[in-house]
Amino acid sequence: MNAKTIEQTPLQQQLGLNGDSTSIDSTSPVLDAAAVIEARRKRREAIKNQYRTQAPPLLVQALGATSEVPSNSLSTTPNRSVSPSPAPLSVPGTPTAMESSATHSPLSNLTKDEAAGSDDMFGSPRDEDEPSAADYDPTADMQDERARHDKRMFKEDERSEEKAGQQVLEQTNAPIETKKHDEFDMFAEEDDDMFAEQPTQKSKVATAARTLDQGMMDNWDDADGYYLTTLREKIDDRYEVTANLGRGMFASVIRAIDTKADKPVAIKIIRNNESMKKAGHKEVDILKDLAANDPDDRKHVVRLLRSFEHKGHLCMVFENMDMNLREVLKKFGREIGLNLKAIRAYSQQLFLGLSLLRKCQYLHADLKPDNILADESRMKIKIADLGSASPITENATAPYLVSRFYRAPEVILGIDYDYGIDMWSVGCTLFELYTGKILFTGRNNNNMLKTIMECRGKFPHKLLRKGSLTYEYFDDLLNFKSQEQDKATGRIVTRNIDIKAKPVRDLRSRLIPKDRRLNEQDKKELESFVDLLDKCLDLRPDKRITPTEALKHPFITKAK
Ligand SMILES: Nc1ncnc2c1ncn2[C@@H]1O[C@H](COP(=O)(O)OP(=O)(O)OP(=O)(O)O)[C@@H](O)[C@H]1O
Repeated sequence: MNAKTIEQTPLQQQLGLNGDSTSIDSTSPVLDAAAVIEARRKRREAIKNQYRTQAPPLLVQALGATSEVPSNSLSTTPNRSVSPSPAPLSVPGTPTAMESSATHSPLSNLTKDEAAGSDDMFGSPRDEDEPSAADYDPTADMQDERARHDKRMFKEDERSEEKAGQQVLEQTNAPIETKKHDEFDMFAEEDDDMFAEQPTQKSKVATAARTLDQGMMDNWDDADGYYLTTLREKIDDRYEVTANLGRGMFASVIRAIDTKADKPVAIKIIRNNESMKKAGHKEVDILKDLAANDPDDRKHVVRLLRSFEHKGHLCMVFENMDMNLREVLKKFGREIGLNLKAIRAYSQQLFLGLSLLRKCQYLHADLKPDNILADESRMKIKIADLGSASPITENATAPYLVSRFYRAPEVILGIDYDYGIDMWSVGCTLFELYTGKILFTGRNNNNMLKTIMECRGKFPHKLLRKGSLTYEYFDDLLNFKSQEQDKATGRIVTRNIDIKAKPVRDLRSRLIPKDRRLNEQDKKELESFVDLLDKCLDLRPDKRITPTEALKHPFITKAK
């Protein structure tokens, strides 16, 4: 980074970030910052080890894995230096500027910093039992869940052939900078699926489909209908491919240089599949409408620049962002989360995004760290992936809507839902960004309700009675029927569980462990954050805080 005076916007000051985005482009300062963070993390880890009990964490025991988290190395970081310098920030209602140091690296200041004496040196002992947010792969998880749901709904209908084809094969033409999904998904649903195919049957179907698909395949698509990009390929005579950013369920995303505008863009290339293309067109329409209602681009929803068709694929050209918030967490807050200043800025931007969605009467229906993108400075975030979004009028019962860990209870229970489902997801996301741990990690909808009640208390009976699916999970007296795996037989059994009125793992204790040393000011701020999350995660959808109310919450407005 150049040793020059750097001007900071109020938000930059508040975050303690410098305004020089070029510092991220040059390799050595990034690595220096990474080395410092890594050294701090190791130091913290060593101190924590001294206080750990001998027994390994429950999750680790359950997985038969070691408690050590692999170190997070920036050396594996894809080169993202093609991104443009971020535009100056202008966030309405930005909290007052805070003391900061322009000499701090932008990256290190997302991390909780024990040197500042404010944030957590020692996680709660209970934290050790909670799955790390950085390691979660929601796409794989959701694919599993949707496949099981489809199976349940449609059994052996015509979709089975298509799905079988989707199970096949790795892409052979290995592109650069591909994000890998973990092969082993520790959070996959394991016990709710009484209709699931046996693995042997599954592999038979897949083998048959592979033979068929390969014969029918166009040479620019893989067997799953993903477009196979090659480096430096020019798409639409305009976009030169520079990197492959990864694959989701509906699309692959590449980075390219727009040779006409001479700037990087991200292009989402929808899979070659009619229903996905249709969903892609719906996403385009929604993004256009949102942009039309936010002409000055102040509401933190990712901008669609244009769309076109290429070799049978719908392509959506987006403004280029740097990485999603799960990746941010992986790099700067693995296991410990991001600092409260970053959380405050991100909260505010998310609420602005939600206020736009609400104004335009859309539900996002898939908010989670993976679908929130940060720019290179990590100061500006945008809500992305409107692929599950829909007008509020299309809110039919859909118990598998929203990625499971971020799914509001009313969705699971079959209660009429509305904008509150996105606020619930934001509540889960903010908890995760602050702690580095996932808030609710149910294996399935039944287990989600259990973990939600352990943290948020019993559901009011009045609410439960509104649910069309309530009696799948509760008996006639509204006692919870927990589905659990019998240790001896391995079979799924249903047990009536007496849920305590008082939560056994409430939000406050998970956010402010007893042994945490905080000064009065920090304690106040953290209390305020707890209060905000409490309101985002109200079990009663109609009582949940709205985006406009959240923007006025003291956690947002009363920064120290
Ligand atoms: N505008 C962008 N700039 C940079 N990266 C992006 C952009 N859009 C998407 N990505 C990257 O691609 C990933 C997948 O994008 P997106 O969620 O829109 O696709 P998807 O197919 O709907 O994924 P999923 O099925 O997992 O929800 C994002 O998490 C992000 O890492």
